[in-house]
Amino acid sequence: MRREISVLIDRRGRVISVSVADAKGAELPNVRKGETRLSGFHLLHTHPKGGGLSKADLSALFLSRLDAVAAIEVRPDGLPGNVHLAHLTPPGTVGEEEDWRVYPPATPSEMEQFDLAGQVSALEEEIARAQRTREAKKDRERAILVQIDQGEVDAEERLAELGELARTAGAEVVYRELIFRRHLKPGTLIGAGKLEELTSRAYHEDADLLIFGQELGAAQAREIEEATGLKVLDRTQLILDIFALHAQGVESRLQVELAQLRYMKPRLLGAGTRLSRIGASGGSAAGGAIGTRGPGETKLELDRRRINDRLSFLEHQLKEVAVRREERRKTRSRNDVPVISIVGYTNAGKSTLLNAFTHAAEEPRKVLAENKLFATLRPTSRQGFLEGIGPVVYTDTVGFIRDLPTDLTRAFRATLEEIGDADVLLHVVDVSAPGAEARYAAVQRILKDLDIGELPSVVALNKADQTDPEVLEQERARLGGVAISAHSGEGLSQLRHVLSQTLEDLQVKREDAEESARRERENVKAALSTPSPKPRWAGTD
Ligand SMILES: Nc1nc2c(ncn2[C@@H]2O[C@H](COP(=O)(O)OP(=O)(O)OP(=O)(O)O)[C@@H](O)[C@H]2O)c(=O)[nH]1
Ligand SMILES: [Mg+2]
Repeated sequence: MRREISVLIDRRGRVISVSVADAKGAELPNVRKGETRLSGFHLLHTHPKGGGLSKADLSALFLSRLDAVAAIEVRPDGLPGNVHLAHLTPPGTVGEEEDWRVYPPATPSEMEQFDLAGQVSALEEEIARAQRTREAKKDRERAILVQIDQGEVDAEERLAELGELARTAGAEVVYRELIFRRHLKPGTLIGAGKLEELTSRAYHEDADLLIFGQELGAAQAREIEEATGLKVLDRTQLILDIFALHAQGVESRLQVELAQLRYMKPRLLGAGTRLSRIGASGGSAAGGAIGTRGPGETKLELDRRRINDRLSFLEHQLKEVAVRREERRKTRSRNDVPVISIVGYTNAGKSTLLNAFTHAAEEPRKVLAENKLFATLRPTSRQGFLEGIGPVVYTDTVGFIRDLPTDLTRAFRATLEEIGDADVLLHVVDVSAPGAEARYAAVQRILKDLDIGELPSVVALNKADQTDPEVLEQERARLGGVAISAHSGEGLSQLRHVLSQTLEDLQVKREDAEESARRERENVKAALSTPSPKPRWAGTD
């Protein structure tokens, strides 16, 4: 026929399928990709034009986890010529560049001497052993990070931030890549070739999680998952997952679950069996696999039928909480103690600063500050004292992040809006990490979205202790504010001074406003009480 013929045979030599096609077009077993066991099938096909195994042959071998792939050259007289054979190499093979081992061409009779079955079972044995030792060692999900660079200036930073998010979620990052793509491919964003590369990477690094820095549509996530066999998450899911891990208290739990369900809903519809697989790939991190954790004890409810019920239940509950909160808010009278809200990007050091300001180092009053993103989810208030002002209240708030998922902003809106009750915002910026200005701008944008961008604010350039003095000077010139270290206490007294000053100015302004309002009222009163000539139409008697 002078066409390529492919035959798929199982380990007992039975023919499973025959196709007139090359390895790429051949009917291949429907294996669960990403699985480390071999599929148990051997693909044998002809190369009528001669020549060794092609790239397509080898990627079929790899992606379908075939026992082996072989190409038989066809001589002009129609008899079999040289046979080219390859099988996979064990994962994590040191020093081996390729995912496969290609044997030198052999004649059919030499081939008969070759113990392929023995080779394959030895290979499988090795794969299983490597798997067992790794499983024993592995206590965190191993992840590969991908950030697509479309020419943004902060692509590197975004990748670094994605790494921090992944770490906070409990993943171990084994590989990260910034992939430049001016134009995104509609289905898989980065294209099939790149995905194949990443699949190979995952095989060798024993990674089971692929995390994208971009938001993925439901169909995209599914397509990438199908192509790689890996569990695929995007940045938003990662953030939601962290929120779920850290949520404490009734309101934050409701908020997080609501945000998760809203985001997951389109992803659950039509996902079919994929989800049972994700749910089942039990991660060992606390509370289940990354991407499936729910707030507190509850696991994210994956039953599609119940999502809508649950959504309306949560919305209702949250509304009730909001009403109660609003009542509390009204009863709190305005000219009580001045309130200073500490805002800023996540991990900037807000909680640490609150602790430093309120001498709350004593355990019971200390708020949680740690090197994790979104350590604080619930606003916390502590009383402090400012020279010249007297007692003040400091409020620690949820950290912000650029491109905050909209479902989260919506769910947390009530909590975030409470920041607006403050008299002064204290914006904490971590100047020790690159991209301080981008983070500062992201926070400003969110404040503006919340309609509280106009509140008087003071900037604190934190972590000055681990910042290059030159960089610190630059940032001070650009952002203004006071350089501090919440850790060492450096600059804190100056910051207090600036805060007092701002509050005093505010008081003066308020008094002025009150004074002029009072005068206005008096003018009106005076105008009303001035005896005016009797109107002519008044009674005549
Ligand atoms: N070197 C140094 N580290 C600091 C300083 N302030 C805070 N940190 C560290 O930064 C990390 C984050 O601090 P947190 O106070 O939890 O930050 P946060 O802004 O409350 O973060 P979230 O609540 O997660 O948004 C912790 O590991 C702190 O120890 C500082 O002045 N210098
Ligand atoms: Mg905090």
